[in-house]
Amino acid sequence: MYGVEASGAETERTAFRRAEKRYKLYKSQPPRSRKQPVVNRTDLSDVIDFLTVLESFERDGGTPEGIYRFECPGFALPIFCLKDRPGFYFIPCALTIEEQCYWIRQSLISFPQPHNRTNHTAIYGPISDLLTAVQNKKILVEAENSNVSMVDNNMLAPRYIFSETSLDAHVEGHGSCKSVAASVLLRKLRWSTLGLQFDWSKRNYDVSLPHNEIPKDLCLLAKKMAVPAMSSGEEFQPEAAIVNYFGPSDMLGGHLDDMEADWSKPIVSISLGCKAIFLLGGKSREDMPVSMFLRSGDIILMAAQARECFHGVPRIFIDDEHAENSDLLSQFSGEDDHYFMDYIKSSRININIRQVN
Ligand SMILES: O=C(O)CCC(=O)C(=O)O
Ligand SMILES: [Fe+2]
Repeated sequence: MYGVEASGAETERTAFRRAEKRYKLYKSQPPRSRKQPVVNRTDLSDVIDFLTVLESFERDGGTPEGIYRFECPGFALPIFCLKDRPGFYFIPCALTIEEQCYWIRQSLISFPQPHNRTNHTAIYGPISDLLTAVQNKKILVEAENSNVSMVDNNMLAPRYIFSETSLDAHVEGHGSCKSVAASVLLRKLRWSTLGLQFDWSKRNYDVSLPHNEIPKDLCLLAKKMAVPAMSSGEEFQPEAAIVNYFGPSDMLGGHLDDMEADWSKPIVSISLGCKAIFLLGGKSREDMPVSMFLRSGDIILMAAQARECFHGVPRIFIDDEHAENSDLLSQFSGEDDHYFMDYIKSSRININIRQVN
C-alpha cells in the first residue's frame, strides 16, 4: 500500500496520524497463550455511517448536522455531501449486489492481466491468468532462458511461468530455482493499474508503457457516477484506474492524489468486499480528519477542493460483527466460486478511476 508518510516523530504529532492510530487494527497475544490473538475494541461512535444517513433520509427526508443531500437532476441515487468538505460526494449503496459480484470477479480475473501491471510485475515479469492458476493449484517457476528481455515496446517477456504442482518436488529439488504458489501470489496481490500505467516509484503516469484502454463497462460506470461532480455539459473521461487489494491487516496511509492535471475532475472510488474506515482530512495533516464507513457497493467522488484533502484507509473489518459482507458471500455459491468467497470474506477491493489529462 502506498502513502506519503511524514517521517519519524513528526508523524505521531499530526491530527491525521493520531486518527489513523485510533482506528488501526491492533492484535495482542496474551502471554504464554495458544489462543487466537485478541483484537482491540475500537470506539466507532464518531464514525459517520452513511447507510444510517440514507435510511433516515428515506424515512423522513432529514440529514444529521453537517451533512446535506446533494440534488443532482436525473441522477437516480441519493447523494450526500459534508458541509465542511466541498467537492466530496458519498453515494451509499450505489451498486447492486450483482454488480458488486461482477466487479469483484473482474478485479480478480481480468484487472491483473498484462498489459496491466501489478505489484508482482517488477519481481516476476508479466503474469497471465493468475486466478485460473490458483484454481488449478499451479505454482509459478522461473522460466528457462529467464534472462530479462524486452519485447514489444517495453513489455517484459515472461520470466516466470505457471507449472503443475506435481512438479513441486522437481522444482524444490533445484535449490536455486525459485517458485511460489499461485494462491500465495493472489493473497499478496496489492494493486493493479488499468489504462495509463501509474509508476509507483516516480508517483507519476508513465505514458511510454504499453497499456490497455480502461474496460468499456468500467468507463461507462465511472462516467455515470461522476456526473454529480462534473460541471454541466462536461463528461468525465476515464483514462486510468488503480485497483487496491486490502488483506486483513492492510491499511492505506494518508496521502493526496496529485498527479492528475485537472483537479476539478473527480476521482471515482468504488468499494467492494469487507467494510472499511475512510479518513478524509483537510489540506494539512494537522487538520482533524472526519471518519466514515465504506461498505461494499458504496461510491465516493473527490473533486475540486476535496482533491487537496489528505485521505486514507486505516482499517478494514474482517470479523463477522463488522465486515457486513454476508449478503455478498451468499452470492458466490457456484461450483468454482469458493475462490472468490474465500478471498472476499477477508479482503476489500477499491477501484478508483481517474481522468489524467
Ligand atoms: O481504498 C480507498 O477507499 C481509497 C483509495 C485511494 O485513496 C487511492 O487509491 O488513492
Ligand atoms: Fe487516494
